[in-house]
Amino acid sequence: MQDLHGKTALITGGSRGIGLKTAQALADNGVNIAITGRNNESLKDALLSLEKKDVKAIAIAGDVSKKEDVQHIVNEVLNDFGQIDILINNAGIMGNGSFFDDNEDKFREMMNVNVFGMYYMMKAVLPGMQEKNSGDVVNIASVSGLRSSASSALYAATKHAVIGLTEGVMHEVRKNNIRVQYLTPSAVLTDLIGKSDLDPQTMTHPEDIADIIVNQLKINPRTFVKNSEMWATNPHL
Ligand SMILES: NC(=O)C1=CN([C@@H]2O[C@H](COP(=O)(O)OP(=O)(O)OC[C@H]3O[C@@H](n4cnc5c(N)ncnc54)[C@H](O)[C@@H]3O)[C@@H](O)[C@H]2O)C=CC1
Ligand SMILES: CC(=O)C(C)=O
Repeated sequence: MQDLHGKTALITGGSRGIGLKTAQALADNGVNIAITGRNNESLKDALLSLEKKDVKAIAIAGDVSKKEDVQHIVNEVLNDFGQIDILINNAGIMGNGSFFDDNEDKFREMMNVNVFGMYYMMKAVLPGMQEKNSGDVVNIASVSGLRSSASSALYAATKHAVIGLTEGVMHEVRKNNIRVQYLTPSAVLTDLIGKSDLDPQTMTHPEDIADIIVNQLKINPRTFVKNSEMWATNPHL
């Protein structure tokens, strides 16, 4: 296992949910943290929780679907920390409904955030990792990237794209000792899901995803888990 102390992580969508729990878990392991999100107020609260830990933490507001925001975010992190060792592409949005609904704008928005956000981030961060011949990228896909359903065609299309994008980039930068992996969680108890009929105790919690990410980052850099699918143990109870 490698020690993560002193590394720097950039986590998109770090103001709440899976992103915030991952930022907190990495900070508990001595990783300096940069979080991004769209909302300044929730970023402030998230930053306060990170500043209580024994690491350096910053928050930068921005929209990952805008190329110029992404370049600004990455420049800020590099100015403050000098390098980015870990990139967690987590920011995402979801919309469900029938394929026949009036949903073209929503589909474009989901493609822009879920797919182009990740594309811009990797374009901006990977050259620095290639230069230092090391780095980790964790892309949050979804079980909806593996299978689709009658009400999730559009969201699932974005997450299938995330997996295709991730696998291709992974193959391209393996030779640079950069580990690019994706996760496919099922229902996780966060605001993204909203009100759900599922019993919270039968769902994955965001801190469970954070544990998986931290443990996979700790694996000796010569090896990596290319993708992992996480299920709740008793989803129908
Ligand atoms: N909650 C769930 O059941 C599952 C979630 N996922 C994925 O996990 C990731 C995180 O989801 P949750 O924590 O559940 O969601 P959440 O809604 O709790 O948090 C999403 C975060 O992304 C940020 N964000 C959204 N659009 C953005 C944009 N344009 N620019 C910058 N930041 C933006 C939000 O500000 C927030 O910080 C998403 O990619 C989601 O698709 C995957 C499988 C299951
Ligand atoms: C939100 C999501 O990606 C699920 C439930 O798979």
